[in-house]
Amino acid sequence: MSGKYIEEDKTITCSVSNDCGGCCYTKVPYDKTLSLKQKHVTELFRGVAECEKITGMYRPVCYRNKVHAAVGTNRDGRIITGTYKEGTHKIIPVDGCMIEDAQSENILKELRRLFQSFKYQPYNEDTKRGFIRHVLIRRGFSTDETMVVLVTGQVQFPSKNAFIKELLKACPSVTTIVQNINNMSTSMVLGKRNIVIYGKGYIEDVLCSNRFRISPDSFYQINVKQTEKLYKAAIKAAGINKNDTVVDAYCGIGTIGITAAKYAGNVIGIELNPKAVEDAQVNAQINNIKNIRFFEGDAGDFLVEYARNKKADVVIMDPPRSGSDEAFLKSLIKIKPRSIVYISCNPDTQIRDVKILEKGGYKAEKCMPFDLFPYTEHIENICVLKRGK
Ligand SMILES: C[S@@+](CC[C@H](N)C(=O)[O-])C[C@H]1O[C@@H](n2cnc3c(N)ncnc32)[C@H](O)[C@@H]1O
Repeated sequence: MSGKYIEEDKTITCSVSNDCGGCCYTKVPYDKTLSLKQKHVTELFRGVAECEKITGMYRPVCYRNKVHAAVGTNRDGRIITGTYKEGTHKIIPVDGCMIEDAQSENILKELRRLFQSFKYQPYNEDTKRGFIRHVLIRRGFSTDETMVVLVTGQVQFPSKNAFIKELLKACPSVTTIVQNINNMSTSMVLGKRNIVIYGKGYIEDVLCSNRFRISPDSFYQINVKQTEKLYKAAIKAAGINKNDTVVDAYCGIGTIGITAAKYAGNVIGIELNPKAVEDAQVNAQINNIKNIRFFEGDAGDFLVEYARNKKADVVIMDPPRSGSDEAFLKSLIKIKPRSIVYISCNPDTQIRDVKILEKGGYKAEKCMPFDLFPYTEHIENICVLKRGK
């Protein structure tokens, strides 16, 4: 194990943290990390909105339900898995991580052993030779389902059936295995093609009492315990009424919209990733939610069209780290929803967008930071905006 958790002050130590770049707050007591995050959001939003106390975790370790590892070899030719040293393609071996799920760590250990014994060579991007490139493990903590995605540089999978048999024998908790083909020169982990080689090709998890299907390429929040608190706070702050039309923009697999649907008249979800939209549609069915519709496309393009002749009472938006864009924000101002709940994993782009909404007649009432990513520099933040009278 590369790290240690000290119960007294909830500090973690990690021997690879300098090279891995994942956790910037090792050797810092957890409460102190929360104060630093709180300070960052408070200062960013100074003069714009009051910042509530950050919501931290009780036991802030092993929270990641998704583990990604690049595959390589060390000097002795032994298989290693780990993260890329920042800005390079040099793999820093990681044999255990304090913020990742322990069962996933064990599966990675078994995979290293099996890659070695099946003589699978790591894929080399330059020579286009070798086989195995990355491993992605996703777990449904509530359902105990586990998906292993093996990213390979070629379709041909030597000794596939024997490998699957050995993996399932060593790790009976694995419920599905997907081969993803990625032979492109890219920093993206996943390629475009998935081949389901065992099980159903997706996992399910329960979040806010609803069941969600999660495919290999779909976004799903990595810290479920904290996400439940985040969604609850966001939906409460939205102040949704029974006749309201709610837009869930950048909706992923529909988690927020489906959770909010029971309070609303109808919900519209919009998402760019077609696989996530497919999941969202299935998720509405699984949970017997009838008052929600999902659309595939760019949220900005969608809202430009929507603003021509349709209204929304509440808009919940949760864009990627880069934030939203002008087309979306301008149309949002035109639609005039009563409240906008802006969820973001990057408060620096969020404040930029919030200032544009303020110019368009909204007032940012408050911020609510949540620690979804303990010990890392990242912060999730809700900003609640109401339309001026
Ligand atoms: C931070 S995730 C939030 C997903 C979801 N709200 C949740 O909590 O699980 C952002 C989502 O926006 C999607 N996305 C990225 N760019 C987009 C765009 N231009 N238009 C619509 N959706 C986009 C991503 O595919 C991803 O599913």
